[in-house]
Amino acid sequence: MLELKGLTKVFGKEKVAVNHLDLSIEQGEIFGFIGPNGAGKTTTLRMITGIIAPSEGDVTIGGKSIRTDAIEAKQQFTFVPDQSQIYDAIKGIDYLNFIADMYEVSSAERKDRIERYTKLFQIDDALFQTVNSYSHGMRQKLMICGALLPNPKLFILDEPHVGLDPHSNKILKDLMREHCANGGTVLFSSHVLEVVENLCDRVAIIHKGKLIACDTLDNVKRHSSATLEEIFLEMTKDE
Ligand SMILES: Nc1ncnc2c1ncn2[C@@H]1O[C@H](COP(=O)(O)OP(=O)(O)OP(=O)(O)O)[C@@H](O)[C@H]1O
Repeated sequence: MLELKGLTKVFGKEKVAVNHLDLSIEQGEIFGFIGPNGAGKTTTLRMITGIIAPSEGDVTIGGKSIRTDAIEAKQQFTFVPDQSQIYDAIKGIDYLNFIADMYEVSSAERKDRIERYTKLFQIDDALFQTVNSYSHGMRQKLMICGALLPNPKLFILDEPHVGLDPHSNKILKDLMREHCANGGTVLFSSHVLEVVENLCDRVAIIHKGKLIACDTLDNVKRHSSATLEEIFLEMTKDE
């Protein structure tokens, strides 16, 4: 579903944020991308989604290159960034309808899905208010609802669990599982190791821009009695 080949980002002359990343994510997987602050997670997700161009390497989504077949590649995923990027003066409902228009979601499907997702995340009552009256968490939930609306083949989220209350986190986890059970694929980054541990089929650990582990959780933990947190801290500690 998603392939990264030699993906590299150098900022300025010498800041290597992401260093020759090779990764393959299969359809139906929930894939967790973990690493300490500054490891390169957001930069990688921004290259995958075509927001910034790689310095080297490529990303293919469903076989389509984000560099050379950008439109076909972008039609296959939606992205929830780590910070709200919704225009403040728009109403919640108008934002969702805009997304549904862009992805050509039929009227019947959009009505059902908007109702279902916004009720689950308890923002249905706020849909006719402008986004500038939303809390941080409400904006994040609106972006998540928008990203689920087109039922994307690949659902990508950057640190989605930060800023969500426990109820909303549970809903999001359930929706991620449901998405994969229905043939979709989920990729998300996180610091919250507990979330990764309970949710993901496979994890990749990135440190200083390099991939230092990529496997099922069982395999990452196979040769150790340590918790994922202890393994993570050991792998990413500074020499
Ligand atoms: N636009 C930029 N210009 C220069 N350096 C950048 C830029 N964006 C990111 N970096 C650097 O690249 C490295 C990776 O940053 P990135 O935001 O990808 O990390 P991250 O793993 O998402 O971190 P966090 O968990 O703290 O959000 C950091 O050292 C950061 O300072």
